[in-house]
Amino acid sequence: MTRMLLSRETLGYGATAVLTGVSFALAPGERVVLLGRSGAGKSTLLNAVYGRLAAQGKRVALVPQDHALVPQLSVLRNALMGRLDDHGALYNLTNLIRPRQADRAGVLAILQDLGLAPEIDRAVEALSGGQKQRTALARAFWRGGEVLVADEPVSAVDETQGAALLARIAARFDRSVVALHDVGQALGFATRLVGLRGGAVAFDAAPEQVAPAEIEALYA
Ligand SMILES: Nc1ncnc2c1ncn2[C@@H]1O[C@H](COP(=O)(O)OP(=O)(O)OP(=O)(O)O)[C@@H](O)[C@H]1O
Repeated sequence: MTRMLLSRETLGYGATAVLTGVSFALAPGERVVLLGRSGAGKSTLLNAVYGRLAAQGKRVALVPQDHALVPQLSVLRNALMGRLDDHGALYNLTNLIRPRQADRAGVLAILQDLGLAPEIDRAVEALSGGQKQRTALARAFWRGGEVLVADEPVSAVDETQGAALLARIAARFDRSVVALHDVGQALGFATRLVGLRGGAVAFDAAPEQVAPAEIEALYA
């Protein structure tokens, strides 16, 4: 049985509730897309789901909305940070100073998959927005695990590239929970859509069970 991650909970900040009555579970093979206008609570729900999965001991890869990259460091070194908690401090320190060949080769294969291989040794601060976003995805892919939690992970790339990246996500992670603002991309990727509106979950169902009008109402 799939364990509930959230059960009729209120999520928010301090005394301010953002979402109330939220229940959420994540079954094997599910790709959940969160939809809703800006400020609806997508990041809030993602953060709560991430926290609960981690508390259950699941290996979760995270792509935060602001990417949380170290600008002065190279794409390679930022990607390597996806596995910092697999190793001790000495390994991490020496690997950041002089990355081990096997780790470099592993990251390079991921960067090739993401069309970012030529940038491997460039500092992140010198990259375009889309390249930075793909670096954050590379760090998540290098981390790997059962679940990806990602906040607008393809917002800075064009539609075609975004669809290709979402296909890579689907291939690499058994389960994912992703906030997207492009409804077309969401429909192409999701096995389940969660719509947020008015401080609550407006729908949580397979895409074919959600009427276009219900999706439009999220943004009205
Ligand atoms: N750290 C925080 N402290 C207090 N309030 C916050 C914090 N983060 C978000 N909020 C508030 O919570 C509400 C939901 O924000 P959230 O970031 O979850 O929305 P979102 O749907 O992800 O929006 P966007 O699409 O713009 O990223 C907003 O009103 C926001 O101002």
